[in-house]
Amino acid sequence: MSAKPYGRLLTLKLRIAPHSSDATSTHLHLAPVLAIGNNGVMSKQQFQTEVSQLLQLIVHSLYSHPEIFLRELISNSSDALDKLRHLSLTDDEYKALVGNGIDSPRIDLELDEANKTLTVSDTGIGMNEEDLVSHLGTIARSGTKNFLTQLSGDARKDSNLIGQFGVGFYSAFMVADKVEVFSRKAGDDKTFKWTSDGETGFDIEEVSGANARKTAGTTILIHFNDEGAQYANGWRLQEIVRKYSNHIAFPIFLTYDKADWDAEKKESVKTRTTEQINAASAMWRRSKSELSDDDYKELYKSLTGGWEDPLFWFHTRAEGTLEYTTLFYIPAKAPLDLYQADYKGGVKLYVKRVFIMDDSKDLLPQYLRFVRGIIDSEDLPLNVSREILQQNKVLTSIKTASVKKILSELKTIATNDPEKYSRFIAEYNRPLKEGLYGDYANREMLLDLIRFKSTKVEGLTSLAEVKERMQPEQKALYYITGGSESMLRNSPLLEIYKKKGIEVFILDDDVDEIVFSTVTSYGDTDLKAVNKSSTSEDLKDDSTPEKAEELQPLLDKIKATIGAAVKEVRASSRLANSPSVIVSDEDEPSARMRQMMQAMGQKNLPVLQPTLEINPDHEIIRKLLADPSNSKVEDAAWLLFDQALILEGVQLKDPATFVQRLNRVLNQSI
Ligand SMILES: Nc1ncnc2c1ncn2[C@@H]1O[C@H](COP(=O)(O)OP(=O)(O)OP(=O)(O)O)[C@@H](O)[C@H]1O
Repeated sequence: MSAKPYGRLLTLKLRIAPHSSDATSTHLHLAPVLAIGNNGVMSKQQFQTEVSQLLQLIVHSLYSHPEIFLRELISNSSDALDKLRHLSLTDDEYKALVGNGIDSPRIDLELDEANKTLTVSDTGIGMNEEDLVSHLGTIARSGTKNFLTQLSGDARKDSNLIGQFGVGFYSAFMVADKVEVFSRKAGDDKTFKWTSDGETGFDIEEVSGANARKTAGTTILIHFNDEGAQYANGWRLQEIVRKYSNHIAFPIFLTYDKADWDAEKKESVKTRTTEQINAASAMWRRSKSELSDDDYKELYKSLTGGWEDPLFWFHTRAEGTLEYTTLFYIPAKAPLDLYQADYKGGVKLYVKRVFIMDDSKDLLPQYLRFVRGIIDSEDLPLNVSREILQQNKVLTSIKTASVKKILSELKTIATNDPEKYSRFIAEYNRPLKEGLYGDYANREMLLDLIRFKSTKVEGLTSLAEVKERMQPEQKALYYITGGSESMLRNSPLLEIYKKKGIEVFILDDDVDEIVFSTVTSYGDTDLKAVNKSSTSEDLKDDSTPEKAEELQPLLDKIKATIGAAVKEVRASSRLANSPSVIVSDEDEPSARMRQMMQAMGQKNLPVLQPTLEINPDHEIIRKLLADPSNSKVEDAAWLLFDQALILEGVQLKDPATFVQRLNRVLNQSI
């Protein structure tokens, strides 16, 4: 299969995600002690409008799962630890700071039951004053902004939507009436404090002495509100951490007043205790048999920050020339921002359990950007850089094998569990189609996985099924593109196929024409667009040459009337009920596609010059043949052409003249 030439004309507007993060990883520590003091100038700042909006939503609509605040803060800490670990492995400046400004990687929860406060501390990358303003005062991701505009005010629906996003840091305001963030950026010696009540704005000041952090990292001090008071409880916190953050790769310690039964005193005594409360295991490195569905679901939730279960997952351990583990999840719902340029999702790369980066572009092809999960390799160097990764043979092999694995697992599900597969297709059919455009190696597999509307079935069908249903004399598989479903279903181009009982795929997705113009066969069967001029060759019968000859003088007249607006006027073998239709050449975009390309700002498009086909059996044409007087042919020629353009979804250049002509002909016939 080869790409057809007009692919070159198209700037494919399928989104290309950029790559989110700076790379990431971790380093070493102990929780800082805090007391409040102020030695700097306090600056008062307003939240960006979107932040205020998000806060409103969080506080007023998200009561169903307030406990997730802890998962969100722990996940931010884990990211911050990942980032610092990566820098301290790859950057000499940071390497030198280990033990001297950078502490061992850990997350500490410290509970003060009496004062109803909780601190969440990490020894991660930390934030300076500027970072605090931009990270905790604005929302940079346009996906989140876009999401906010979709909010309906229906609390239930909105909280489902936001569940796909993860509410992040701001979720702390579900349970707090005041949040203080103390942070020191790795490599800096200043600690800044960010304070907010989650209403309109925040204060920032530099702090020193007992308030300053001894090492890099961030401490978040939560003052629980009435709603949050239930979390000022050591057991409850342990329960939440085990539920959501058990498999975070770093140890999480809880310091609290542990109640133990004192047998001697015959009473319960409280002792200030610090203990590790998560497994901190890289769960994906354990064998499948040791893991329950709940383990997989829990890891998924902590990876993605949502609370919906995944649709399914594939866990593989490869041994042999290359050793690696992959754990891929398919989210139940396609993220709302999947088609946004700043979509942040994808797969995380680990090397020997150490986080390296989360850059889906280098780990999986773009069209699989909805896949979440982990690739953990034994063979890559720990200090591998993004640039090296792009050309790294080990990673290329892992990537190739992973794509094959994901696609073949999907195929198994399609065969064994069609109901589940249809839920997958409802969300991800379109990204799979994007794959046809770039992933030539897996094209046949993708063609098997994609589902299509067709003229013969309700719902969706597969290429294999349509191939099964081919008519004995049918020469190829056919599809129609370039408009809405109802427009395509009623297109004159389908008339002959309906008459002959040939099934045609209805491709009404806006990417379809671009993508399928590059796909010319499925297995050993040709795949053809019905609006291409050559396709009608398949439909010709014995009477076609005769009819064409009879029609020729009329065709010449029509061509002479319309002139350069059409490339050619010829007898059609694809029409049954309509008098005319326009088609384009193999290497040209259809008239409607051309209009879309123009709307996208595509420059230097060749002039539209379709071929006009005339139905020799249509009554209008028979009458014109019987009385080919010039005055009638002129109006008829234009009306035949204009109506064909309209049915193709093309806007007429000169609708006023079209209407005048129509009225003239109407007038003559009344
Ligand atoms: N503990 C932390 N250490 C360092 N930076 C942090 C910490 N917590 C938050 N940040 C910074 O603040 C930013 C905003 O955090 P927030 O939780 O709102 O969103 P996010 O983590 O980027 O996205 P999401 O939660 O939707 O996945 C983070 O991207 C990070 O740069």
